[in-house]
Amino acid sequence: MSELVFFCGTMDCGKSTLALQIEHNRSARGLVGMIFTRNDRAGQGKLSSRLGLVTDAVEVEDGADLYAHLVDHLSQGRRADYVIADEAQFLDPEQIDQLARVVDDLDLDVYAFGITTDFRSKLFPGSQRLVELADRVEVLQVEALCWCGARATHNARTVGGVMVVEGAQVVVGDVTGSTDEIGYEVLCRRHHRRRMTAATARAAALAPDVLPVSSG
Ligand SMILES: Nc1ncnc2c1ncn2[C@@H]1O[C@H](COP(=O)(O)OP(=O)(O)O)[C@@H](O)[C@H]1O
Ligand SMILES: Cc1cn([C@H]2C[C@H](O)[C@@H](COP(=O)(O)O)O2)c(=O)[nH]c1=O
Repeated sequence: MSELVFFCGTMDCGKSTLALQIEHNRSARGLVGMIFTRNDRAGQGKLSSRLGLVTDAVEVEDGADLYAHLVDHLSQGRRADYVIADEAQFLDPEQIDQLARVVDDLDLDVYAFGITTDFRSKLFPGSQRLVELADRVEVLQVEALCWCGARATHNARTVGGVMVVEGAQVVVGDVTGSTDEIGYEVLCRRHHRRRMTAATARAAALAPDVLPVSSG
């Protein structure tokens, strides 16, 4: 029985690496995957991991019909034994419905990978639809960590290291950007709620009023 599986987690927890591993293991056994992505940091039509691996993929455009794409592909006599969709949070809810139809009507496994929530800890529409439709939702086992050492569960957007809560939902970026640009940092819920990033925690620790006061 084919499945729609949603592999989710914070940024930088290894989702794209797992997508590439699934692709590698299946292609090593002669299976052929249809790989979709959208807005990967490595550029259009790429699925990349921070471990340095990258593969070509079909860039999903606005309004693209993923079910129709698969039907066209198969009708031309070309193969697709399974489907991978990375950066699935950026897909429209309709495109997630199309992926579910690929599972049900074309009998192909679909593995979707994405972050569930945005920098304001609100669900991305595509991720919401995946949670609603997936046969299985798997939270990745490799924990990204907050600066405090706790498991990171939330994605913060930063400017100059300071967490921001205003802006567009979609801004492509990384967790290792230069400090004066828009970047991201993964945090535990406690520090996301307090808007306390590594930089602001460091600054607070160095502030004179928290230095030890001499008794003399
Ligand atoms: N230099 C490194 N050595 C070992 N592991 C690394 C290194 N750089 C990144 N990683 C691993 O790669 C993970 C990020 O993988 P990636 O697939 O790009 O994440 P995601 O797609 O979830 O954003 C990190 O959590 C870490 O485990
Ligand atoms: C939190 C958040 C993230 N993004 C972007 C930033 C990255 O380009 C991707 C996540 O990629 P990763 O492989 O999981 O690291 O999403 C965004 O556009 N908006 C957000 O709120």
